[in-house]
Amino acid sequence: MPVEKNTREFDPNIVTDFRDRMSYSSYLDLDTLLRAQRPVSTPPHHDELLFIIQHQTSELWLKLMLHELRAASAALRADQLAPALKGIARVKHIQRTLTEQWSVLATLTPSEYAEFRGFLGNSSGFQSYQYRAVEFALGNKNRRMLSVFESDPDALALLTDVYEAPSIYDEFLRYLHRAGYPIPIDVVQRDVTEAWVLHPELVPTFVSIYQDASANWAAYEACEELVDLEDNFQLWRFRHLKTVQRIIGMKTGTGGSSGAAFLQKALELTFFPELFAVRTEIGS
Ligand code: HEM
Ligand SMILES: N[C@@H](CC(=O)c1ccccc1NC=O)C(=O)O
Repeated sequence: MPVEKNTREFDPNIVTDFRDRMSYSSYLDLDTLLRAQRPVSTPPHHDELLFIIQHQTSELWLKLMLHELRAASAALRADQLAPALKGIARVKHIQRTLTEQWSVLATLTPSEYAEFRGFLGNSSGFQSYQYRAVEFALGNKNRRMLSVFESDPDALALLTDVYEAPSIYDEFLRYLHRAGYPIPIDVVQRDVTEAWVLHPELVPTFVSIYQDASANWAAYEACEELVDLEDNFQLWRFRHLKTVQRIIGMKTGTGGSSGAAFLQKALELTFFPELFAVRTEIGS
């Protein structure tokens, strides 16, 4: 094929007959995936597809985040810190993608959203069971959140599993305990369904790790990875809040909350408070 036609040669061995072969779309079940965008607005509003795809892609990434967090927790439980850190590194990249993705939705103007918001009824991201599962997996347990899923047994089952399991922070603290670090026994044996709250007696343990990083490199590196994870999570929350403010202002939410004010309060939540408290104690 002459190059001046600006056309690529079709290599002779390129496979074209997929009657008895696995193809791209059959492997990925694209028919199911691409049939799953079903706008509800009538007449159909152009921008509803953006809204749906933004959420669906977020849910896919949340699914992978959960998968990786589960594996990272299992690795910690087996004293395998390196694979756990590799998993956390992947989660951090997913978080960056999710946070970056807000800029696409921010192109939705208040007037465009107002044209189909009424069709959303009481549905809300508040009812994202995968998002809640990620929060639980990171240690922000809250039994009240389970009530939202009473009419969805599969979601409730998934979320209850994560609710009853130790968080990644529980697993990390247990790992440190086994590695000989001073971790109080009541921390190791705590009721893991309770939300984690600051345990001041853990701060000196982290101070000693940070003050002699080279002697405690594995623990030190893991602490910093967890700090990144929390930092990234907060950046996502912040971008959500800012997107919500520019699109619906101070309107109450479809899920029944006060809206932006409710989301603002989430910015005060923390997963690993001791890893931030340690900052105050380092140096002079
Ligand atoms: C036009 C865009 C959006 C608006 C106006 C919006 C608005 C809101 C509001 C007002 C809430 C509070 C709950 C309520 O009463 O409804 C909320 C919660 C939530 N939204 Fe959105 N949202 C938007 C996009 C998204 C997207 C793209 C996601 C991605 C999955 C998302 C995920 C969530 C989650 C997980 C919560 C619960 C947060 C928490 O419990 O702290 N939202 N949203
Ligand atoms: N809570 C939003 C509605 C909303 O954003 C939403 C609706 C259905 C499914 C996901 C959503 N995303 C985040 O809350 C609102 O009050 O406008």
